Amino acid sequence: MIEASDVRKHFGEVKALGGVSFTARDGQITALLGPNGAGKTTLLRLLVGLLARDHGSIAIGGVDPAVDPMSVRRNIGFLTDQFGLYERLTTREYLTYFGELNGMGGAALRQRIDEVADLLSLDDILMRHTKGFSQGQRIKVAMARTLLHRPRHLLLDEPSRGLDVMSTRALRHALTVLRKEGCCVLMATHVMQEVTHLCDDVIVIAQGHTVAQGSPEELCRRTGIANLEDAFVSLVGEEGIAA
Ligand SMILES: Nc1ncnc2c1ncn2[C@@H]1O[C@H](COP(=O)(O)OP(=O)(O)OP(=O)(O)O)[C@@H](O)[C@H]1O
Repeated sequence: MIEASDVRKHFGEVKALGGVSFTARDGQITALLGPNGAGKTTLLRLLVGLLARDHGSIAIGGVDPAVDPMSVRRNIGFLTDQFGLYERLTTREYLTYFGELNGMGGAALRQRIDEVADLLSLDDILMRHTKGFSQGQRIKVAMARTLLHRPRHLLLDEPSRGLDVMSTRALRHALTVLRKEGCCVLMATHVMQEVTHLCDDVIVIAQGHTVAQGSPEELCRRTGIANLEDAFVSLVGEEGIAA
């Protein structure tokens, strides 16, 4: 479970987060929805302990990343917009390297690489050097690295950007498998179709504040609007007026 309460963060004069609170549950895919600049990436970076918060509390599986960052890192997979591929390595070599960094090795690691390659349809790029990979290929390799050590918590920053239809389906299938295994998935996205079809719960943030949390159906009911995209615009608009 991922819990945040009144989390705030400033960058100098810029208020990136002014008070974000939510709970993302195990065995659920939770969407983090918000306009550009709402604070989604900042929130994810605070949750994984890459940034220090100014105020509030955070617990990842009950552990505060500011208190025990190593324990939190062992239990999370974080997909950022910085893929950090090593171009001289093949995909398999790259995944082997990261698996070994996570204490994996031998036949178990080889088997796990085969599993994630299968889950994300990586077979055609597994033996290729990552140099020159397309955006979609790069994100799939980064996603494989994120899943390799079977993290209990997955934090994904726009995981489907740049993916073609088949790769998007492979990613969605992978996420539903992880949900079934009890993983807690928190995913920043702008793709409403993805939220409607995949996500159990939605956190809406605008201007650094939590505006609403609920299932896609609940958000539609609450706003009296049948379509999630229009409900989202209505919720974000209300915050804009309130701010
Ligand atoms: N290192 C930084 N220094 C200064 N301002 C920052 C920094 N990082 C983020 N911000 C600001 O904090 C606010 C939130 O940014 P953030 O990247 O978290 O938004 P986002 O919701 O992820 O946006 P997008 O949907 O465009 O990716 C923005 O106003 C951004 O300019």
